[in-house]
Amino acid sequence: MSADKANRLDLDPDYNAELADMVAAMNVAANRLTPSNGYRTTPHRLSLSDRKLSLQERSSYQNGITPRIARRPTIESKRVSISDGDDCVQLNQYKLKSQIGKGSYGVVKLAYNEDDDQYYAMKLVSKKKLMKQYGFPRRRPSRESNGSQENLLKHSGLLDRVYQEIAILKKLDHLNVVNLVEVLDDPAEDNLHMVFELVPKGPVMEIPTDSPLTEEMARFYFRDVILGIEYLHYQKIIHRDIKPSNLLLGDDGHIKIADFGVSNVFEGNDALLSDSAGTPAFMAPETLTDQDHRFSGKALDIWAMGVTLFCFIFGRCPFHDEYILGLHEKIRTAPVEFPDMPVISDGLKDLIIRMLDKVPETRITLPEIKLHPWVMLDGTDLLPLEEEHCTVVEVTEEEVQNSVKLVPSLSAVILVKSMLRKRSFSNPFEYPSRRQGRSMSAPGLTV
Ligand SMILES: Nc1ncnc2c1ncn2[C@@H]1O[C@H](COP(=O)(O)OP(=O)(O)OP(=O)(O)O)[C@@H](O)[C@H]1O
Repeated sequence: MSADKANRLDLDPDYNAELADMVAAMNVAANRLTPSNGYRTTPHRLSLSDRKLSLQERSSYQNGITPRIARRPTIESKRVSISDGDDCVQLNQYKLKSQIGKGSYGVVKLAYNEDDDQYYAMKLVSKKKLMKQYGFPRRRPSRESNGSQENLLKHSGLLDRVYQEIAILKKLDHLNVVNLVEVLDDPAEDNLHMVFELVPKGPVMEIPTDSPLTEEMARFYFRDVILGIEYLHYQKIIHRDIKPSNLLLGDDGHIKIADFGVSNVFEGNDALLSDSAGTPAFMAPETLTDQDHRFSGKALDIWAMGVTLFCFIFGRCPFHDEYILGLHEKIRTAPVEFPDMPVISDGLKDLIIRMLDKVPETRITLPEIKLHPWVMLDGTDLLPLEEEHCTVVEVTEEEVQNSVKLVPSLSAVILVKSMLRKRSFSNPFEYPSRRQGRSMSAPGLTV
């Protein structure tokens, strides 16, 4: 600490007040880092009106997204003990209850975990059944393409698809993406069990429906989808099956993206794909041509988000036809037509049209969507920056506690504040060269 700063601390009441504010702000930040429910704070959208917030703080608070500690890794259990109880089947610590959903791979059941007294959603998949279905994929088969993960998956069976889905889910950790808690996969058993956090309200909407969402609700949910997809793209994953039935609604009123059964993992800035996958009415036009060409993966998710937003508002898809070839033709060539009712704002129309741009190169991008006036309510309701919600703080509880104990001295205040800003609990004033094992005479140290 410089002598100048030390003198100001003793003599200047304004500076002391500023310091008190800093410590208070640090305590707020430290509390946010301390997990209340394991690893994340409860989302809330109420504004913190009592003090002025910076733009970034405000956007983070309003979306309930704060620096958070990484979630517990997915548990993998290779031994499964199955017993028949009085009223239900028990798998290890889980008591299986009623069926809550059905997908094309298997059923989803409510499961009570005796260890932590919580309910989960358990997906049961028959490995034998999936292996038998090899060659008869549930979704459209891929067209020829060169090597890579895309090609590998194309030639693998449905069971490999499930293992790929598990591999993807294991690395995901975001408020708007469903969380895979445990995988029970005993080689001696036919069933593979995927235990998810329970997203109690199920799909955000069924389509078609005569009671779609209001524009306000659609915006609220769509903003969650934006953040979820931004996170997936940041993690180099193209979802490829965004649609209302894969958007589950939590008790907190927020959307969680589910179903990674046809997702692609990519390297670099974007996936270059050539196959068609997903749900026909949500497929982008560039995937439906006979020409052998490659297209951007991110732009496919944007198209599907556009179809989804249309569904939110009108309760049905923008392109529909009795026959699959007719549907493809409409997706490729027909303009988007908005029904007369409900009447929607020009801003929403503009966004849908730009997402459903048939030309992937000119289609609106995710960063542009985040800045669209309809999404951010003409600049009054900003979304958090990518780095604000896509990264997690990899620290232990002990490190958090220790950092808070450092508060009393001004140098510690500056130190911890800097740590919180950098979301790192290593000493930011330590010579970078020391950590890297190089010379101590690195330039640029200013404290
Ligand atoms: N974590 C969860 N919490 C609550 N319900 C869930 C959860 N996961 C799935 N479900 C319910 O189970 C249904 C089937 O989910 P699942 O992921 O097995 O199917 P799917 O793969 O999306 O189906 P499809 O293959 O037909 O698209 C969902 O539509 C939902 O209603």
